[in-house]
Amino acid sequence: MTGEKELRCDYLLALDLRGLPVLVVGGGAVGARKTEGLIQCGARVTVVSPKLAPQLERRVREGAVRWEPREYHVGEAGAYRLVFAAAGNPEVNRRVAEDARASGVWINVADRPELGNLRVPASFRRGPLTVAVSTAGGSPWLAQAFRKLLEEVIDPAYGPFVEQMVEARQRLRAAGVGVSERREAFAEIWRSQALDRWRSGDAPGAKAVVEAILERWGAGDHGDSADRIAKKRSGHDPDPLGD
Ligand SMILES: C[C@@]1(CC(=O)O)c2cc3[nH]c(cc4nc(cc5[nH]c(cc(n2)[C@H]1CCC(=O)O)[C@@](C)(CC(=O)O)[C@@H]5CCC(=O)O)C(CC(=O)O)=C4CCC(=O)O)c(CCC(=O)O)c3CC(=O)O
Ligand SMILES: NC(=O)C1=CN([C@@H]2O[C@H](COP(=O)(O)OP(=O)(O)OC[C@H]3O[C@@H](n4cnc5c(N)ncnc54)[C@H](O)[C@@H]3O)[C@@H](O)[C@H]2O)C=CC1
Repeated sequence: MTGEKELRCDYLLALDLRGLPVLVVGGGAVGARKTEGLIQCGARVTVVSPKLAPQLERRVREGAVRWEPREYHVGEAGAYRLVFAAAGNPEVNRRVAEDARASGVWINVADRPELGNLRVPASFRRGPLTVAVSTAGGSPWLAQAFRKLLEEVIDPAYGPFVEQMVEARQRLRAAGVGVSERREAFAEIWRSQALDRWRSGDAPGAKAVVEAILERWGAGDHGDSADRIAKKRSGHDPDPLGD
């Protein structure tokens, strides 16, 4: 013991897990929660567990996850890229963690986080936006409380609004609008009535507000898709007399 306070510092990354082989050991409530988040992001999940929580049974029936109805085999964690140890038995979780670490595989340990090298933040989504909260293992309950608080502030109307922001960026770039002008355009959309229109259920109104801004920045729609604008700029206009 050094007497110094342990450094708690989570470096939050955004992982693209599509197609990645991931192992979840233990299919109880905790394993089910982790598995659900992984499936939603397109990971190829294998659950090794003698028993399954009901929500996981449903996912197995749907074919969303592979289930090996048995106990964990020593060494098998090394065959995956990412491993979650969520068995009810601490001895098993410790073994899984050792195997993963020996093979340089990223490992999350549900009951003894310090045996692993990654933690799962509390999170929620609004379209392509993910909001995540971590307390570096210090207070999972507080992470959950902050997630709930932020879910109220960043309400569901942000879903389509974020989609609009993404499309606006694509169109501005395709129209050749430079980065400093793009910043201004985004700030205009941010300050506009678009979000309030989504909140009041006025989708056509929200679209019209953003359309007017893009028009002024030279990225108006005119029935053109971003794809066609890009082709135009590269000299491959399929319809040169179109406008
Ligand atoms: C270190 C970490 C490792 C990891 O699992 O990645 C970990 C560890 C442990 N959690 C424990 C308990 C609880 N965990 C929750 C909830 C969540 N736990 C999550 C993450 C993490 N939990 C990682 C740190 C994240 C961070 O610090 O920010 C969330 C955010 C994400 C998720 O799991 O998907 C999800 C909320 C999701 C949401 O709702 O948004 C609740 C709340 C409840 O159940 O009501 C409780 C009870 C209250 C309490 O204890 O706080 C115990 C003791 C177990 C025991 O004693 O049996 C340990 C072990 C230990 O700390 O030693
Ligand atoms: N990280 C977190 O957010 C939290 C962690 N925990 C901890 O997570 C662990 C799991 O919690 P729960 O899902 O609620 O427990 P649970 O008892 O509901 O589920 C445990 C699962 O592990 C399986 N299992 C047991 N031995 C196994 C083996 N040898 N190989 C493979 N699977 C095996 C069981 O069949 C069962 O499906 C506990 O150690 C608990 O202390 C608890 C709450 C929150």
